[in-house]
Amino acid sequence: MKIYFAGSIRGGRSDVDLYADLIDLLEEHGTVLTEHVADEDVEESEAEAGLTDADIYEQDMAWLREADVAVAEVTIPSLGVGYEIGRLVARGTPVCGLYRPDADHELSAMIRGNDAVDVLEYESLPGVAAQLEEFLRSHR
Ligand SMILES: O=c1[nH]c(=O)n([C@H]2C[C@H](O)[C@@H](COP(=O)(O)O)O2)cc1CO
Repeated sequence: MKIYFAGSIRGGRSDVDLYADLIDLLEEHGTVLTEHVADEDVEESEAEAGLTDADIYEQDMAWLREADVAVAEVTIPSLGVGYEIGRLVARGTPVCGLYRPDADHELSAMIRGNDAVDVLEYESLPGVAAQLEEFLRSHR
């Protein structure tokens, strides 16, 4: 199973360690196409590789088309993550959105109000792991 993981980059990086833990868990169930989202130096790495914003967009859209399923950590509001979710939903790709309710920002109605996004509210990764794994199993 190919998994698209989405998480904030330019929206803010304070959850980057959580993204790494989530990707480790997801890797037990399939191939994560977007491991770079958990790279602490993602933007520096992309710049060193000579990637323009257009290159990043094209590469991510190619991975998005390849994905069987998607998991998005939506606690930090991110334009890119919201855009990716919209494109995934339009393609009919199952999307799970992970949101921590104690966050500074209320989750957008465009995500929580969307039946096509399976929103899981949680406090810590161990507490949501079983539900996340059930989401993955149900779309295998
Ligand atoms: O450098 C990048 N590389 C990249 O893959 N993305 C994609 C993957 C993330 O799920 C999402 C983050 O969007 P944003 O940067 O607007 O928070 O966009 C976004 C950026 C920067 O916008």
